[in-house]
Amino acid sequence: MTKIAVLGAGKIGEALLSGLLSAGRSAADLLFTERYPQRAVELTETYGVQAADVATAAARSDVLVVAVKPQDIDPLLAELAPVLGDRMAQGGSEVLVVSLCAGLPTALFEARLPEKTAVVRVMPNTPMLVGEAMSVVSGGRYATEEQLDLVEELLGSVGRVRRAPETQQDAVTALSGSGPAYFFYLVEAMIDAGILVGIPRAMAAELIVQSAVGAATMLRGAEGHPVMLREAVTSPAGTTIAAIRELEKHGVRAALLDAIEAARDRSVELGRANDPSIEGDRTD
Ligand SMILES: NC(=O)C1=CN([C@@H]2O[C@H](COP(=O)(O)OP(=O)(O)OC[C@H]3O[C@@H](n4cnc5c(N)ncnc54)[C@H](O)[C@@H]3O)[C@@H](O)[C@H]2O)C=CC1
Ligand SMILES: O=C(O)[C@@H]1CCC=N1
Repeated sequence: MTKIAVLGAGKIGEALLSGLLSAGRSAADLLFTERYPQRAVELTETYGVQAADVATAAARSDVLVVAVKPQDIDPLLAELAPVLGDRMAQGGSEVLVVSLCAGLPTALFEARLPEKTAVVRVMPNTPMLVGEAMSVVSGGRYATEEQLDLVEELLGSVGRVRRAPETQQDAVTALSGSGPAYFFYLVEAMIDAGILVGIPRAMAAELIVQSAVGAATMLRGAEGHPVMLREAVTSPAGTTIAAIRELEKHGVRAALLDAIEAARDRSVELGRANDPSIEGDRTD
């Protein structure tokens, strides 16, 4: 079985570990590194996966999944590069580096790690925790077809996967990487609206969450026809159109367009901030 180490077990790192375990992978085939010892103890207690240092993780794993914040990438790569160099010098098998980091191009990893290190960039999302991730995969310069297949297989066990050119990854990050947050935000606001119109919070939450689950299930079946589904809810002179008029008046559609464009731009900026060839543009 492929041995996988997650470097940086925060929210998305934990979601990946949890998702892979739920999908039937053995804890013995997984490792993680974590900067905060207390966090490492909690994760081992919860999942039975062992924590390791970077050197051990790199020596024992076939796939290294980088899941630190883009702002924390420098020290991690500085630690990883010599370890991978030693592994290569000792004739060890090739390691595959999979980055989940928003904005960071595969070229950044290739420049900082030993020559010809295979790198795959992935943008997943947190529904990985429940086996419903949307992940988009792009190969770096040295990633082979077999390595891309392997990454697709790993992520396919925790949700859906698509392949895309790396040039689309900043847009993908804005759409599906951050996407769950937009839905959570909407649900939060709709529950508040329930309070406003006199429904107790717990009941408002139940009504809205079940409506979200039902709507998502219908959307999946409709394969990209949200307009038809919305029209079916919108009766002439009814309640829904009264609400839609307010949404349009308040520019919700335009706000979403701007929001997703801003997220795309921020992803580009995170990549630039970590590009050593660009001076004076660090954005932390
Ligand atoms: N949270 C999300 O929904 C998504 C996050 N991502 C990407 O995943 C990456 C991680 O994001 P989160 O999990 O949200 O952040 P986080 O802050 O929850 O997790 C990062 C973890 O890495 C650890 N860490 C930092 N430097 C380390 C080092 N040198 N060695 C070992 N551990 C180290 C931190 O202690 C922390 O637990 C980011 O690059 C983000 O862009 C991608 C898709 C979705
Ligand atoms: O907010 C972020 O930067 C990360 C990347 C995609 C989702 N969360």
